[in-house]
Amino acid sequence: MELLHNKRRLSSPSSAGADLALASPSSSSSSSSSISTSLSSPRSVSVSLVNQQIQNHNHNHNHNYTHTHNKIHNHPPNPTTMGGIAADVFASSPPRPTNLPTGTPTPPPEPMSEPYHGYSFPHNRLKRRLTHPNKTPLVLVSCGSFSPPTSLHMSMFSVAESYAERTGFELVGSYMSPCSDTYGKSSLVPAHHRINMCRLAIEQTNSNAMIDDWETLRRDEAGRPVYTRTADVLKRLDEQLNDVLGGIQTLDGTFVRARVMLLIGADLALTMSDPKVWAPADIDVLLGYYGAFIVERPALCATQDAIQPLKKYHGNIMVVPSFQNDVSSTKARAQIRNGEVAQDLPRSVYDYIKLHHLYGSAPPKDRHVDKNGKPDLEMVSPRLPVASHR
Ligand SMILES: Nc1ncnc2c1ncn2[C@@H]1O[C@H](COP(=O)(O)OP(=O)(O)OP(=O)(O)O)[C@@H](O)[C@H]1O
Ligand SMILES: NC(=O)c1ccc[n+]([C@@H]2O[C@H](COP(=O)(O)O)[C@@H](O)[C@H]2O)c1
Repeated sequence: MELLHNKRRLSSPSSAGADLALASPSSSSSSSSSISTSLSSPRSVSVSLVNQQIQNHNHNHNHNYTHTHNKIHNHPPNPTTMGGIAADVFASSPPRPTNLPTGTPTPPPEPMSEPYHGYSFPHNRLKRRLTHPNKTPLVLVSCGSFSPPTSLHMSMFSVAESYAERTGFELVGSYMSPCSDTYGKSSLVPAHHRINMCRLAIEQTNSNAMIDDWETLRRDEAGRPVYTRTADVLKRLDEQLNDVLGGIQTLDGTFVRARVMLLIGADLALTMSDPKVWAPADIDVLLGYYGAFIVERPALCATQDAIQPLKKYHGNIMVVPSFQNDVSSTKARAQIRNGEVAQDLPRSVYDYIKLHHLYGSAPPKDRHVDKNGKPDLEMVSPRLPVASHR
């Protein structure tokens, strides 16, 4: 497995030099006047240069690696590759980091006792066909507590989308993946409430995001809910989108794999260099293999502090500027507890909270240790240092 995985990495195209890009969210999609920066060096690169590099790269590789729909369906996924991901999977994707990560990826999650009654992978708002030539289909995945979902959770998708329009990507799908109730964050209300609130937030903000409730439904053999690490969430989504559904059709009728990337705030990125919160092998999968759109969150952390420790993955990281805001679920919960109107929530979410009397009292402290009294990354929840970044 390790050898094969290395082979896949080695066969990935090497970096064409796209540095970590930083552009203004206020610019329209056609604007290329924004400044982008490389975190690995003080020099600046323009967005248009980065885009050009990405496009050239795509152009050079698209013909070699696309495949027909029939091919995808006539051949089962190659069982010798990680999670069904083929060796040339990212051949038409933006450049890979120059310094390839060395960690061993974790295997995909154990199959859950499927099928869950009523569960099916959501793809109703997935754009199955690209509308622009020479673009790489992009699917953004936001994993979070969403307890409750705020207006900023929703605008993360829109700022990332306008950012992506100025790159070699075309956004074809956005997912919210609420974490399981077993994530040891005491502020979590039961998953069905969080999912209902996400649904309302999507409706209210006319978002195209889809909710994948798979994380909240996963159970072990004894039927107990289990925590799913984010790397496993992305691997499964990748498999569903590209192996089960067959990828995304390009303008010339061929099918290519969608590039799956994580959508997170800078505060969460800041925790990624902490091995007590994230297994380094998972970070290799998340940032070395998939990549991330990291939305600035200046009220909680300096972007540089979050990104600098992750610089070996810089070719796979897009820093999306955001506006100054102090919006957080924590603040909304405190406002509700104090009987104030939580302005940063979509109105329908606020009404839902009131109707169901959620967040009325202060939650107990977050669980920091497992039942044996020791912190454990592999078990139900990797909460400990995540809570401490506030
Ligand atoms: N205002 C914001 N700006 C940028 N990213 C955000 C913002 N709010 C949430 N996020 C990001 O959304 C993802 C899910 O966040 P989460 O559901 O934990 O919300 P939160 O506001 O950080 O929650 P809490 O306050 O309960 O810790 C994380 O990657 C987080 O960084
Ligand atoms: N090791 C991991 O996979 C890991 C660690 C910390 C957070 N997360 C995920 O990040 C998301 C956001 O977490 P917070 O709500 O703590 O900001 C959640 O979906 C959580 O599952 C994953």
